Amino acid sequence: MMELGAELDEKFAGLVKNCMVSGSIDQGLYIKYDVKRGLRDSDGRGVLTGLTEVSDVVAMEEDGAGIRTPIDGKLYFQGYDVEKMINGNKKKRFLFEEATYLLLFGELPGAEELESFIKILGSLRELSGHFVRDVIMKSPPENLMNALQKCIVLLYSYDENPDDVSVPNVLRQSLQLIAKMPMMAVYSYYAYRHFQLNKTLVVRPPKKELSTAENILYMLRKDRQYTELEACVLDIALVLHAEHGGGNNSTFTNHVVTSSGTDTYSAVAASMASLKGPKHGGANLKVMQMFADLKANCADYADEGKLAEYLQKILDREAFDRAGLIYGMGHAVYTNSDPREVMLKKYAYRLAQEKGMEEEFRLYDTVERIAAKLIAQKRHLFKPICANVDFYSGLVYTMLDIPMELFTPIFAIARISGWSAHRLEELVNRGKIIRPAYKYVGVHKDYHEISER
Ligand SMILES: CC(=O)SCCNC(=O)CCNC(=O)[C@H](O)C(C)(C)COP(=O)(O)OP(=O)(O)OC[C@H]1O[C@@H](n2cnc3c(N)ncnc32)[C@H](O)[C@@H]1OP(=O)(O)O
Ligand SMILES: O=C([O-])CC(=O)C(=O)O
Repeated sequence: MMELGAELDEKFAGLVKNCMVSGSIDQGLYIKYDVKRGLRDSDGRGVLTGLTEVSDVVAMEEDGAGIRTPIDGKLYFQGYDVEKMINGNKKKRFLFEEATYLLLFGELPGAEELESFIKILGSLRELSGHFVRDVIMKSPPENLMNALQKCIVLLYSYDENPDDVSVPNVLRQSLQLIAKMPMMAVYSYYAYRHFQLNKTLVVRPPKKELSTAENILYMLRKDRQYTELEACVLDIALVLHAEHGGGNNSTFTNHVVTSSGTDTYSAVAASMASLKGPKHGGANLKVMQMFADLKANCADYADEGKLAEYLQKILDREAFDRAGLIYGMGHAVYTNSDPREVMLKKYAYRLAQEKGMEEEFRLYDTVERIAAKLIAQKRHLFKPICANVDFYSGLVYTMLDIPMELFTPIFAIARISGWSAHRLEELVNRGKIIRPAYKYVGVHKDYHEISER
């Protein structure tokens, strides 16, 4: 269906060449016109494009003289240190709903506020039979980010007031999305397995009284069973993925798209498109694929020398997907460490001990150590390089028996809370349409009639 016609096939190589030549910009011009590539300053710092109170991502310390020193990363949601929220949860409550409340409404909820918020989310955890049949079950793609994006875009048709961008309406839509995304993701996974792989179709309604993390495991597992530790680790992973400042690619996308005045479903679908990318949320899937490739192609991965050779080949674009990237490593902001990775790594270790996967954990740990050194040697780095949140998340999900198709969708199930908070912040502040400038560096040409070309 997607093949080109025979005539275009013949011409295609030439068209690709024209495309490459026409699209290529002299790299020196970026320096000449002081264009911040990737909206990044020449010292690697992000260009300031907005103000937010939703969260703070801290990676450097600045002294009185403006000298910046790399520090261990810190992440704050509405001013609260996320690590302290997680470690301070002595009663072992599920925290994702609480973190979502905090992100949306700016303060930690009291017991009654939290209870009523959880009830609201529970009551919204439903999808009509028509939606499941007509949207989720139709042409389920292998990449579930596209499946989930399709569901989000089509929820527009099931909303009686889809285009109203007033704060009450957008908050209603956001809560609906937060509540429904786990169902849409798990059902899409089963639809894909059933229609593409001929496996059993399971469509299990969630339980209103369960947390988001518990419901994901409950809907996903054939026997509906999970341990307290499994649900607790998934809940913590959701909290750690829920929000990451206004500048990360998918949230910034949301700000850009929201600023045009478009509807919630379109704005979230745009963020989904961004998050799917392998340099962003899609990296968690790439990490798993990279380790599978490593095991298949590295002669003896218990030997650190051989491991380093393989990783060097990745950096030289000679191995894996030839992109030159060791996935799960590096971060646009963090320097010494990504606090989410530090926490996930601890849980990965705990689960590995429980599930007899210590050897696998050790392999990850060794790759993390060697990769940081090799990347620093290979690239011109402005700052220390560390593993990011995507490095251990896939390993954690694997140990929770979550299939890899759902890795990035789980990121989205969490990040919808942050996207919603930022969309609301953009709307509350009646932001101006985001419209940066691009300098034209071509030449102006005379037009010629077709017979004269
Ligand atoms: C939830 C998240 O989005 S976390 C990030 C998930 N993404 C990944 O794990 C993919 C691998 N990592 C990367 O591609 C990068 O580290 C990014 C996209 C996260 C950040 O990229 P940048 O902001 O360009 O990072 P930074 O400025 O520190 O990079 C400096 C150089 O090191 C390179 N580099 C950074 N990380 C890596 C890596 N993991 N492997 C190879 N090279 C890397 C960059 O490509 C850049 O090279 P360039 O100057 O030739 O363009
Ligand atoms: O902040 C970033 O650039 C990417 C990231 O870690 C996230 O979105 O969680």
